[in-house]
Amino acid sequence: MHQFLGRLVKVGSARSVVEDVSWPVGSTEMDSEVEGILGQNQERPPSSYGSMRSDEEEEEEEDIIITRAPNLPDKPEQRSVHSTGIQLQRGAYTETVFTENTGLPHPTDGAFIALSRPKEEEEEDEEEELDENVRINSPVPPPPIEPEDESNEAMDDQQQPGRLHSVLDLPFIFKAMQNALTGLGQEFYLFKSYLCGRHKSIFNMADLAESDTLDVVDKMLERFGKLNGLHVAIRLLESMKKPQLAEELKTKCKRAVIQYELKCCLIRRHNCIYEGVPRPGQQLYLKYVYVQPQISTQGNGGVCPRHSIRHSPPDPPVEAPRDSMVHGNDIFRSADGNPIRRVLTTGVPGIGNSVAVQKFLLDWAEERANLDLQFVFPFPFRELQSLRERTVKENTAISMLEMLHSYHSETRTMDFLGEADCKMLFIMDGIDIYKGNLDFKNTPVVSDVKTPLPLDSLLVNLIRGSLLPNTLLWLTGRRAATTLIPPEYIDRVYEIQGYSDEQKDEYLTIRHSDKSMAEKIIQHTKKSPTIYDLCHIPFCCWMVAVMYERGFRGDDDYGKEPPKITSFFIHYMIIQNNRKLEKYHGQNANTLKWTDMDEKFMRTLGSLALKLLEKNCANFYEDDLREFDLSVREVVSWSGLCTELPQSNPEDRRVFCFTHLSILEFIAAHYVWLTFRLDGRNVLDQSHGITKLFKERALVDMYRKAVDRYLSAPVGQYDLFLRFLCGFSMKRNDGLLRGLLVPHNALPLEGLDEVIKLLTKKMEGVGQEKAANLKECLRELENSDD
Ligand SMILES: Nc1ncnc2c1ncn2[C@@H]1O[C@H](COP(=O)(O)OP(=O)(O)OP(=O)(O)O)[C@@H](O)[C@H]1O
Repeated sequence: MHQFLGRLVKVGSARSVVEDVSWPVGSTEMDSEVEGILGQNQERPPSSYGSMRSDEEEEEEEDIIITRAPNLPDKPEQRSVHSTGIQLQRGAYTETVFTENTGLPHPTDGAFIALSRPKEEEEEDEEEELDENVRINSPVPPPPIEPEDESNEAMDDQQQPGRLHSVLDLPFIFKAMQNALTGLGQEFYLFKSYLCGRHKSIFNMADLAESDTLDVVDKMLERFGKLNGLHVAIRLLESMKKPQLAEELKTKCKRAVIQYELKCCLIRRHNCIYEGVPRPGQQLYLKYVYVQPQISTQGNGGVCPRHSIRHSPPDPPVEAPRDSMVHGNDIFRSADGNPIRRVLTTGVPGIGNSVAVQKFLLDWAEERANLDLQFVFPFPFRELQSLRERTVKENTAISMLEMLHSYHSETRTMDFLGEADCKMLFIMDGIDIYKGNLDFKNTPVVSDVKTPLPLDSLLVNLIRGSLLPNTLLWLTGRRAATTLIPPEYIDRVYEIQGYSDEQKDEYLTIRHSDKSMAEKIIQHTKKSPTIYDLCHIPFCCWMVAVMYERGFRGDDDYGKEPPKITSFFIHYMIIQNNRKLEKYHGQNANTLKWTDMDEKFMRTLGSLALKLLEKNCANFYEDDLREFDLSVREVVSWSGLCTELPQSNPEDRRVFCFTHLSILEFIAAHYVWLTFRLDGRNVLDQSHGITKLFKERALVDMYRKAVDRYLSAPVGQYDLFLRFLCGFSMKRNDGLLRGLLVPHNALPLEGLDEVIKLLTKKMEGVGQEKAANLKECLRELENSDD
């Protein structure tokens, strides 16, 4: 497991969200090692994006086909690239006979166009026919409705559930494509032959020989899907050297073209996930690991209230009521139909804010949800922070338009930006990363998207709604950081609650295609209620999935005993600190370096945790942080070990706690152990002056004090603490911290035999429960692989 940690700690390069996905072709030693875990049981994303084929070839042969397929099975999502999800029926026409007889799958859950026209109307103008007879049925979201009149449309677009803009719906695109093909005149046959040549698996000339423009458009939309069909038509017109027709079609369907480009880009960037600690080459398809977490409108902090040992833990967190849960795709939908413009999602570190954003983007881009949104643009705060650093360094300002163009080049031709009928969503993930000063009180109001502004002012104006007032906003972040935004600028707050027990099992089951392995991991994790409780945080579920799989693959005897808790918690602490260094202190993920500051921070946080444990408290306040000279930002926003609890009233003092009570117990034990390990000082010894000076600095003395506290504690607050304290002295665990908090050349710990004797002796004559815990303490000390 040590090796595993080495990898977790030292390697991995966080990938920029706006960077194009490119799959590494080479395989490093590390790749192959993790490949051992992942490669055997998961389909890895194809290497097509990094292949040697030219862009043109790829585009021609493998245009991303965006299909509308709302009711597809979730895991694995089986989608055929050729299943368009769009079906045309024109029963009375000769052209439709073909459509009906193609034998292509006609998914019932796709958008469905019924063109059933009475025979006597056949002679009528075809375009008018289309307008009158085309009906679109799309199960999610509710069917787009043809606006009755232009003036109503803008208002309706802001309501829930939404409707498609008329220029984005199928009849409009159908008609525009048909007009373009009609414009080809005699060269229409050439279009058909290009179509068959470029898309051999979908079209052949024999099928199209008799088809007219209506039929060809019908089939293209049916087989490619709406946006991709349009894209293919434009590409073919360009290839036929018909730039004017192509341009006209592009201009007419501008929104659809931009939407297509944006969706392709989002799918490329977001269909894979770098889980947990990102490592090069270790991405998986999101659909193979995603489990919808619980998201509540009435979150109370998102801290799991269960404790594996303490029946009445102090300051017990309140669980969110079951009926307050919403689906991740519905956060902009309100029951009363009132528009929700600004949404905030928050939660404890690792709870899945960024993954929720990724899933939302992918579902929109793949047309599974929120189809009424015309454009969805991610602006991760990680990128905004880099932009801020650059603009501050160069002393430059940036306008809203420039920012949009530089992150999303598709928007360069959006001359309708900011119009009331342009329903856009900006998603700004990870506000805790942003270090700017968002001064909502003093920032001047600016509403012109072309006015250059310092980034801080630009963001304030965007959130306030002075800039792009119709744009929906979704902000995410750790709760302590989100308090930067005044409540009046947030319409709805959601808290991600993480996984229920069923969801933990579901995650561990779907993540491993080897079902017997998944079952072994679930059973093994359940043997330690402490770890299983922590798995309500998806990040911890990921840790369990990776660590225990490695254990089972490496050792036949693995899993006979319950997992040890100390090594798991040490991994958690190290990973969180590494993430802090990378996310907030700007260190390179490949060369992370712990400094004296990290040691000082861990010690100070540990002394706060010990104080809380002694007072049997779980919550702490700003005064406590001041007493220990700690900052809210460092502890609550950045450490990954603590969180803020929501206040009932804005005037109430801010309340903080550890992400779980067991984390508090662990950090307290870590402080006691580290102080002894580095300074030979026993912080549990409260004797003073000369007596203390002459005390032997033996390991067993430190443990004796700890056992005494454990045995005399009235409410059992030292049970897990003692287990952790014992676990730290296990040789392997001691090794995990070398080079980080313990010097590489530190002498090995001496006196473990005496500690074992002490614990064994103390088991005599204490109650059954206490003895059982002491037995667990002894197990934590045993040097075994875990
Ligand atoms: N819904 C999910 N399905 C599967 N895995 C998830 C899910 N949510 C989170 N995870 C796992 O947890 C990890 C952390 O999630 P994410 O980065 O979204 O958390 P976060 O809330 O943004 O945390 P932080 O504030 O610490 O950055 C992911 O990399 C992934 O491995």
